[in-house]
Amino acid sequence: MNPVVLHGVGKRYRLGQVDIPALTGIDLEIHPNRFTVLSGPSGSGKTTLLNLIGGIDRPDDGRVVIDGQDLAQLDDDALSDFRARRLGFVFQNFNLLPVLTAFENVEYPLLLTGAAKPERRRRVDELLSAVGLADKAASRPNQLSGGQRQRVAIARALATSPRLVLADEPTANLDSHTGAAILALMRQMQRDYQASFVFSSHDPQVLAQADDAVHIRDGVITRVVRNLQGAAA
Ligand SMILES: Nc1ncnc2c1ncn2[C@@H]1O[C@H](COP(=O)(O)OP(=O)(O)OP(=O)(O)O)[C@@H](O)[C@H]1O
Repeated sequence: MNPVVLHGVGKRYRLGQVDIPALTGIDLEIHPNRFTVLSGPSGSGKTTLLNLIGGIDRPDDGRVVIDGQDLAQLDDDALSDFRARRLGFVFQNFNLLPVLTAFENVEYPLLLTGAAKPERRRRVDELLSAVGLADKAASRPNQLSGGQRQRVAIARALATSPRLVLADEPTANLDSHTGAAILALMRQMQRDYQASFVFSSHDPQVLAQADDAVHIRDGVITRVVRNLQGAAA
């Protein structure tokens, strides 16, 4: 099953008396277990599209079907629950909770979904090791570098074993060396954890790692290119 299916999706923002179209007539299928990049210039609609896929916002037109679930059929509480259980998010500003340690930040989504303590400990230990931060479990975000914070965020995104991880400009606040390391880690985690990753980015480094690229301009999809890595799975 394709993790993301969009039919005729449109979104407008109201500014005073005028409607600004942010996305128009979006038809898109994102294939499973791939690294898909939403690429386009600033203001083209990447973040808006990612927010609709992630159920953070709702479309004005069309249907958004994630992991087989039509999001329009969920009320706000059910949508929050769906997000917590079935999706992982990585943000450009990391969005870690500053008062929690790295361990607790990764544990947090597991608390929300009611996982038992031994299961939480096992999962958090495994993920912190996988992102190379086993020795930083007790550190708070302000004791970590930007790259380390993003590693914690990646571990947190995978905590509930989502099939779909959404990342909004995940390298935007990192220098290019750290950004490359974070991308390589995401690539590895995508393969190891058999998740589909969807990024918004205008960073050429991100595009270079993509399996599939969706090009957006002025709120419409101009081109979808698949299999950028040649014989990718
Ligand atoms: N909350 C909002 N209110 C009004 N207009 C908005 C809002 N959010 C986005 N827009 C407009 O919608 C369009 C798409 O914005 P969006 O943020 O999705 O683009 P983007 O491709 O992610 O840009 P960037 O790369 O700069 O983040 C732009 O014209 C933007 O000005």
